[in-house]
Amino acid sequence: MEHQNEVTIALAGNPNTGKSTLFNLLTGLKQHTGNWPGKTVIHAEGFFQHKGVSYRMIDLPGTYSLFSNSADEEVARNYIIFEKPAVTLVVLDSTSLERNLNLALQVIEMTSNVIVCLNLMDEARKKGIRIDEQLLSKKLGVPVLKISARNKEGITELLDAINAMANGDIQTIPISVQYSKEIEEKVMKLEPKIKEIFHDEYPARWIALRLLDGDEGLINELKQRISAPNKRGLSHGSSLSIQI
Ligand SMILES: Nc1nc2c(ncn2[C@@H]2O[C@H](COP(=O)(O)OP(=O)(O)OP(=O)(O)O)[C@@H](O)[C@H]2O)c(=O)[nH]1
Ligand SMILES: [Mg+2]
Repeated sequence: MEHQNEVTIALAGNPNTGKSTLFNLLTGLKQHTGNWPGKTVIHAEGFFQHKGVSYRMIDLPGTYSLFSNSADEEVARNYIIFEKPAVTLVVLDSTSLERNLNLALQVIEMTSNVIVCLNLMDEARKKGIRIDEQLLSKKLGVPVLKISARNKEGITELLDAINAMANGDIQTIPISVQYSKEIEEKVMKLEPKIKEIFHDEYPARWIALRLLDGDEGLINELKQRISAPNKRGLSHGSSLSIQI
Protein backbone atom coordinates (compact mmCIF):
# COMPACT_ATOMS: atom_id res chain seq x y z
CA MET A 1 0.00 0.00 0.00
CA GLU A 2 1.27 3.48 -0.83
CA HIS A 3 1.39 5.84 2.07
CA GLN A 4 2.77 9.12 0.83
CA ASN A 5 0.39 11.97 1.39
CA GLU A 6 -0.57 11.33 4.96
CA VAL A 7 -0.27 13.95 7.63
CA THR A 8 1.91 12.53 10.39
CA ILE A 9 0.82 12.72 14.02
CA ALA A 10 2.98 11.52 16.92
CA LEU A 11 1.75 10.46 20.34
CA ALA A 12 4.07 11.42 23.18
CA GLY A 13 3.62 11.34 26.93
CA ASN A 14 4.61 9.74 30.20
CA PRO A 15 4.28 5.96 30.47
CA ASN A 16 0.78 4.63 31.14
CA THR A 17 -1.19 7.73 30.12
CA GLY A 18 -3.32 6.01 27.47
CA LYS A 19 -1.35 6.74 24.29
CA SER A 20 -1.77 3.24 22.89
CA THR A 21 -5.45 3.20 23.90
CA LEU A 22 -5.96 6.38 21.85
CA PHE A 23 -3.80 4.97 19.04
CA ASN A 24 -5.88 1.76 18.91
CA LEU A 25 -9.15 3.70 19.00
CA LEU A 26 -8.16 5.89 16.04
CA THR A 27 -6.24 3.39 13.90
CA GLY A 28 -8.16 0.20 14.69
CA LEU A 29 -4.86 -1.54 15.47
CA LYS A 30 -4.13 -3.49 18.61
CA GLN A 31 -1.06 -2.08 20.25
CA HIS A 32 -0.35 -3.60 23.61
CA THR A 33 -2.07 -1.71 26.42
CA GLY A 34 -2.34 -2.46 30.10
CA ASN A 35 -2.01 -0.90 33.48
CA TRP A 36 1.75 -0.81 33.89
CA PRO A 37 4.32 1.58 32.47
CA GLY A 38 6.69 0.89 29.59
CA LYS A 39 4.61 -1.32 27.33
CA THR A 40 5.32 0.42 24.06
CA VAL A 41 9.02 -0.01 23.37
CA ILE A 42 9.50 0.88 19.73
CA HIS A 43 7.30 3.18 17.75
CA ALA A 44 4.30 1.68 15.98
CA GLU A 45 2.42 3.28 13.13
CA GLY A 46 -1.18 3.14 12.01
CA PHE A 47 -3.45 5.03 9.65
CA PHE A 48 -6.85 6.68 9.76
CA GLN A 49 -8.91 9.31 7.99
CA HIS A 50 -10.90 12.28 9.24
CA LYS A 51 -12.83 14.75 7.10
CA GLY A 52 -11.18 13.45 3.95
CA VAL A 53 -7.63 13.82 5.28
CA SER A 54 -5.39 10.75 5.66
CA TYR A 55 -3.29 10.51 8.78
CA ARG A 56 -0.32 8.42 9.80
CA MET A 57 -0.22 8.04 13.55
CA ILE A 58 2.95 7.13 15.45
CA ASP A 59 2.65 5.60 18.92
CA LEU A 60 5.87 6.54 20.74
CA PRO A 61 7.17 4.87 23.89
CA GLY A 62 6.10 6.56 27.11
CA THR A 63 8.90 8.57 28.75
CA TYR A 64 9.32 10.81 31.76
CA SER A 65 11.68 13.08 29.87
CA LEU A 66 13.06 13.54 26.36
CA PHE A 67 16.76 13.67 27.00
CA SER A 68 19.16 10.83 26.08
CA ASN A 69 18.84 8.88 29.29
CA SER A 70 17.44 5.73 27.73
CA ALA A 71 16.73 4.09 24.37
CA ASP A 72 13.01 4.92 24.80
CA GLU A 73 13.74 8.57 25.33
CA GLU A 74 15.98 8.67 22.29
CA VAL A 75 13.35 6.99 20.11
CA ALA A 76 10.69 9.49 21.17
CA ARG A 77 12.99 12.51 21.06
CA ASN A 78 14.56 11.66 17.70
CA TYR A 79 11.17 11.08 16.15
CA ILE A 80 9.92 14.52 17.12
CA ILE A 81 13.12 16.37 16.16
CA PHE A 82 14.15 14.52 13.02
CA GLU A 83 10.89 13.19 11.56
CA LYS A 84 9.00 16.39 12.34
CA PRO A 85 5.41 15.20 12.68
CA ALA A 86 2.84 17.78 11.56
CA VAL A 87 1.19 17.48 14.97
CA THR A 88 2.48 16.02 18.23
CA LEU A 89 -0.20 14.98 20.69
CA VAL A 90 1.05 15.05 24.25
CA VAL A 91 -1.15 12.65 26.18
CA LEU A 92 -1.31 13.48 29.88
CA ASP A 93 -2.83 11.67 32.83
CA SER A 94 -5.33 14.20 34.19
CA THR A 95 -5.12 12.59 37.63
CA SER A 96 -1.43 13.52 37.98
CA LEU A 97 -1.06 16.65 35.94
CA GLU A 98 1.73 18.20 37.95
CA ARG A 99 4.13 15.38 37.13
CA ASN A 100 2.86 15.04 33.55
CA LEU A 101 3.20 18.70 32.62
CA ASN A 102 6.97 18.46 32.76
CA LEU A 103 6.98 16.34 29.61
CA ALA A 104 4.46 18.63 27.92
CA LEU A 105 6.86 21.56 28.46
CA GLN A 106 9.73 19.55 27.03
CA VAL A 107 7.76 18.76 23.87
CA ILE A 108 6.68 22.40 23.55
CA GLU A 109 10.37 23.38 23.61
CA MET A 110 10.95 21.06 20.65
CA THR A 111 8.01 21.89 18.40
CA SER A 112 5.22 24.44 18.26
CA ASN A 113 2.77 22.02 16.63
CA VAL A 114 1.53 20.52 19.87
CA ILE A 115 -1.91 19.59 21.13
CA VAL A 116 -2.16 18.66 24.78
CA CYS A 117 -4.67 15.88 25.51
CA LEU A 118 -5.86 15.68 29.09
CA ASN A 119 -6.67 11.97 29.12
CA LEU A 120 -8.34 9.86 31.82
CA MET A 121 -10.80 12.70 32.42
CA ASP A 122 -13.30 10.07 33.64
CA GLU A 123 -10.88 9.13 36.44
CA ALA A 124 -10.13 12.76 37.22
CA ARG A 125 -13.86 13.51 37.55
CA LYS A 126 -14.31 10.54 39.88
CA LYS A 127 -11.53 11.92 42.07
CA GLY A 128 -13.10 15.38 42.10
CA ILE A 129 -10.20 16.90 40.17
CA ARG A 130 -11.26 20.00 38.22
CA ILE A 131 -9.06 21.36 35.46
CA ASP A 132 -9.45 24.73 33.74
CA GLU A 133 -8.27 23.64 30.30
CA GLN A 134 -8.73 27.11 28.81
CA LEU A 135 -6.42 28.66 31.38
CA LEU A 136 -3.90 25.87 30.86
CA SER A 137 -4.11 26.40 27.11
CA LYS A 138 -3.48 30.12 27.56
CA LYS A 139 -0.46 29.47 29.79
CA LEU A 140 1.08 26.83 27.53
CA GLY A 141 0.18 28.64 24.31
CA VAL A 142 -1.11 25.47 22.62
CA PRO A 143 -4.56 23.83 22.42
CA VAL A 144 -5.56 21.73 25.44
CA LEU A 145 -8.43 19.24 25.14
CA LYS A 146 -10.10 16.98 27.68
CA ILE A 147 -10.53 13.39 26.53
CA SER A 148 -11.13 9.89 27.75
CA ALA A 149 -9.58 7.46 25.28
CA ARG A 150 -11.11 4.46 27.04
CA ASN A 151 -14.63 5.94 27.06
CA LYS A 152 -14.25 7.56 23.63
CA GLU A 153 -14.98 11.04 25.03
CA GLY A 154 -13.78 14.23 23.32
CA ILE A 155 -12.42 12.33 20.32
CA THR A 156 -14.30 14.22 17.59
CA GLU A 157 -13.16 17.54 19.07
CA LEU A 158 -9.60 16.22 19.16
CA LEU A 159 -9.77 15.10 15.52
CA ASP A 160 -11.11 18.50 14.51
CA ALA A 161 -8.24 20.22 16.34
CA ILE A 162 -5.73 17.92 14.62
CA ASN A 163 -7.29 18.80 11.27
CA ALA A 164 -7.15 22.51 12.05
CA MET A 165 -3.52 22.38 13.17
CA ALA A 166 -2.47 20.31 10.16
CA ASN A 167 -4.21 22.86 7.90
CA GLY A 168 -2.39 25.73 9.57
CA ASP A 169 -5.64 27.12 11.00
CA ILE A 170 -4.33 27.13 14.57
CA GLN A 171 -1.53 29.52 15.48
CA THR A 172 0.20 28.43 18.65
CA ILE A 173 2.28 30.74 20.85
CA PRO A 174 4.24 28.12 22.77
CA ILE A 175 5.47 29.14 26.20
CA SER A 176 9.24 29.63 26.31
CA VAL A 177 10.58 28.33 29.59
CA GLN A 178 13.18 30.77 30.92
CA TYR A 179 16.29 29.46 32.66
CA SER A 180 18.87 31.17 34.85
CA LYS A 181 20.68 34.27 33.57
CA GLU A 182 23.86 32.25 33.13
CA ILE A 183 22.13 29.67 30.93
CA GLU A 184 20.16 32.25 28.95
CA GLU A 185 23.37 34.15 28.17
CA LYS A 186 24.99 31.01 26.82
CA VAL A 187 21.87 30.13 24.83
CA MET A 188 21.97 33.60 23.28
CA LYS A 189 25.54 33.02 22.10
CA LEU A 190 24.90 29.49 20.87
CA GLU A 191 21.64 29.97 19.01
CA PRO A 192 23.00 32.01 16.08
CA LYS A 193 25.85 29.53 15.61
CA ILE A 194 23.43 26.63 15.54
CA LYS A 195 21.29 28.49 13.01
CA GLU A 196 24.35 29.04 10.82
CA ILE A 197 24.86 25.30 10.60
CA PHE A 198 21.30 24.00 10.56
CA HIS A 199 19.33 27.03 9.39
CA ASP A 200 15.70 26.41 10.37
CA GLU A 201 16.06 22.65 10.08
CA TYR A 202 15.98 22.07 13.86
CA PRO A 203 14.80 24.17 16.82
CA ALA A 204 17.94 26.16 17.64
CA ARG A 205 17.03 27.15 21.18
CA TRP A 206 16.25 23.55 22.10
CA ILE A 207 19.51 22.32 20.56
CA ALA A 208 21.43 25.03 22.44
CA LEU A 209 19.90 23.85 25.71
CA ARG A 210 20.73 20.23 24.95
CA LEU A 211 24.33 21.09 24.02
CA LEU A 212 24.73 23.02 27.27
CA ASP A 213 23.49 19.91 29.05
CA GLY A 214 26.24 17.88 27.32
CA ASP A 215 23.70 15.61 25.62
CA GLU A 216 26.12 13.18 23.94
CA GLY A 217 23.36 11.21 22.23
CA LEU A 218 22.04 14.30 20.48
CA ILE A 219 25.53 15.56 19.60
CA ASN A 220 26.26 12.23 17.89
CA GLU A 221 22.95 12.31 15.98
CA LEU A 222 23.66 15.84 14.78
CA LYS A 223 27.22 14.96 13.73
CA GLN A 224 25.88 12.08 11.65
CA ARG A 225 23.40 14.37 9.99
CA ILE A 226 26.10 16.86 9.13
CA SER A 227 28.35 14.20 7.57
CA ALA A 228 25.43 12.63 5.67
CA PRO A 229 23.18 15.53 4.75
CA ASN A 230 19.63 14.48 3.97
CA LYS A 231 17.54 15.65 1.08
CA ARG A 232 16.44 18.76 2.92
CA GLY A 233 20.04 19.81 2.38
CA LEU A 234 22.53 20.79 4.99
CA SER A 235 25.59 22.51 3.66
CA HIS A 236 28.52 20.19 3.00
CA GLY A 237 31.62 20.78 5.01
CA SER A 238 29.84 22.04 8.10
CA SER A 239 31.21 20.74 11.32
CA LEU A 240 29.79 20.66 14.75
CA SER A 241 32.42 22.44 16.76
CA ILE A 242 30.93 25.28 18.65
CA GLN A 243 32.92 27.01 21.35
CA ILE A 244 31.25 28.90 24.12
N1 LIG B 1 -10.11 5.20 33.11
C1 LIG B 1 -9.42 5.35 31.99
N2 LIG B 1 -8.41 4.50 31.74
C2 LIG B 1 -7.72 4.68 30.59
C3 LIG B 1 -8.01 5.72 29.69
N3 LIG B 1 -7.12 5.65 28.65
C4 LIG B 1 -6.34 4.58 28.92
N4 LIG B 1 -6.69 4.00 30.08
C5 LIG B 1 -6.06 2.83 30.72
O1 LIG B 1 -4.76 3.21 31.13
C6 LIG B 1 -3.87 2.09 31.03
C7 LIG B 1 -2.66 2.47 30.20
O2 LIG B 1 -3.06 2.65 28.86
P1 LIG B 1 -2.04 2.50 27.63
O3 LIG B 1 -2.82 2.91 26.42
O4 LIG B 1 -1.41 1.17 27.61
O5 LIG B 1 -0.96 3.60 28.02
P2 LIG B 1 0.37 4.04 27.23
O6 LIG B 1 0.47 5.50 27.39
O7 LIG B 1 0.36 3.51 25.85
O8 LIG B 1 1.49 3.32 28.10
P3 LIG B 1 3.05 3.04 27.68
O9 LIG B 1 3.07 2.38 26.34
O10 LIG B 1 3.52 2.18 28.80
O11 LIG B 1 3.70 4.37 27.69
C8 LIG B 1 -4.70 0.95 30.43
O12 LIG B 1 -5.15 0.13 31.49
C9 LIG B 1 -5.85 1.68 29.77
O13 LIG B 1 -7.03 0.89 29.65
C10 LIG B 1 -9.08 6.61 30.00
O14 LIG B 1 -9.40 7.55 29.28
N5 LIG B 1 -9.74 6.38 31.17
MG1 LIG C 1 1.73 2.35 24.87
